[in-house]
Amino acid sequence: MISYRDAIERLLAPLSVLPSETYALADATGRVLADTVTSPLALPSFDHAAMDGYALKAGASSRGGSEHHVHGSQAAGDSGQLAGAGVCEIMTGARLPQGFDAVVAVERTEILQTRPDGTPQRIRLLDDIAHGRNVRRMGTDVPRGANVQAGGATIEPAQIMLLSALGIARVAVVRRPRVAIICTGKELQTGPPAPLSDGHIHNSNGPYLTAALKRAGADVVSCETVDDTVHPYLEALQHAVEAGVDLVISTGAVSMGRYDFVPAALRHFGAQVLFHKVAMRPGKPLLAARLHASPLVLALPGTPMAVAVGARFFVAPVLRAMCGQGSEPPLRAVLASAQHPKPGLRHFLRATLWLDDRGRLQARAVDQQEPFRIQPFANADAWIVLDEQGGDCAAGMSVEVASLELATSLRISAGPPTINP
Ligand SMILES: Nc1nc2c(c(=O)[nH]1)N[C@H]1C(S)=C(S)[C@@H](COP(=O)(O)OP(=O)(O)OC[C@H]3O[C@@H](n4cnc5c(N)ncnc54)[C@H](O)[C@@H]3O)O[C@H]1N2
Ligand code: MOO
Repeated sequence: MISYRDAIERLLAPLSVLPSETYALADATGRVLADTVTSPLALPSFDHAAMDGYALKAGASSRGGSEHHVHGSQAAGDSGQLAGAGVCEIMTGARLPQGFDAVVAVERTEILQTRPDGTPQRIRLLDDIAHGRNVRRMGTDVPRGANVQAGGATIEPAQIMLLSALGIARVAVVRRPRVAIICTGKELQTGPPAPLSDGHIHNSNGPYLTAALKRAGADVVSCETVDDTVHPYLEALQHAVEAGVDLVISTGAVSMGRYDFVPAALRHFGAQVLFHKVAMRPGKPLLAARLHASPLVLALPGTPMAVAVGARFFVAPVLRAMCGQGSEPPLRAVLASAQHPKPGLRHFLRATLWLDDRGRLQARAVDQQEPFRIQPFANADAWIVLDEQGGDCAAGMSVEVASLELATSLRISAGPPTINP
């Protein structure tokens, strides 16, 4: 049995970043930048006023109490002009006339005289005005030619704001990873919605994986359900290969039962098995293989929490590697209740997270951790990850935590869970 770390290393080693494609920025939200973006402009792209007021040249003549003639007016959108004598009325965002170096806010002046059209003609400064006051200098946000976003960054609304300000209308993004899902099990009810037949269950792994993968930015090209025999599974694999997918995820039939045919079927298909069985709980019987033509196959055990662990801790790193993103930075919280994990296994526990009255993130494992239970998963905020060698964990120690789903941030509850007596 392989350790989680070695399994991930083996899984990611042969992966390369997927090719890029060009998109209009407006359609690229949630996509991953293929290359570093360099700024074609300085931001601000010209010195401009931070306040509505008067532009002037700071110095001995700009002391509090000094009086000045107002010549001209400069609004946002006006082209540059040369500084004249006196001061110039200026609006927030307007280009600073060349030769001026400060702006006094209108409320820090007194109007002494107005013109017949009501515009100010002569003003008095209420305070001393220093060089650079209320001026936003060209290039102080982004210098021209600077690397503004690294390849591998996800384009969120904040990146859209930055790239739009830089006038970047099209971006190279990594192609979405293409994924096929195959759910095995003759107990899975197929066909139009109907009451369950005897011994049958609804397929929950397929819809879960589809939703989780789409949320993580993958292109789910198919989700097939097959029974417990080899041929339909091989046919589904063949469809996935023909569709040119990057990753096949199957669920079920990888354990020790009479009908657990997936390991043999993959070998029959010519797949190279990278590992089978990982020292972890839940999800131990997980298998990874590489098909000769290229797609990677992750055969997850069918039990719902084994699927959730497979998606969060195996599929997520694979998708990140395919998109040129490094490993996730580890997050930590204070363990709120002691744990006694089985030595030698990495444990993934569903947990509630909240901030205590000192602002520390607390994590309590939910009471019911059996891998068939879906209800506690749907109520959980996050995973607690306990190391293979960590031994018993006392309440109060620091533990690793991870968001519940792929490519989402930590969810935090309003307070500690209410514990049933
Ligand atoms: N003798 C042993 N038996 C088992 C072992 C073992 O080491 N020795 N390991 C157990 C562990 S751990 C797991 S996990 C399961 C994994 O079994 P399989 O991958 O072969 O999965 P199945 O038997 O096909 O299904 C397990 C369970 O999940 C339900 N299931 C399957 N697919 C779906 C689906 N699409 N939606 C909802 N639920 C699904 C299925 O009905 C079973 O109840 O093996 C243990 N056994
Ligand atoms: O790994 Mo399994 O999900 O414990 O039953």
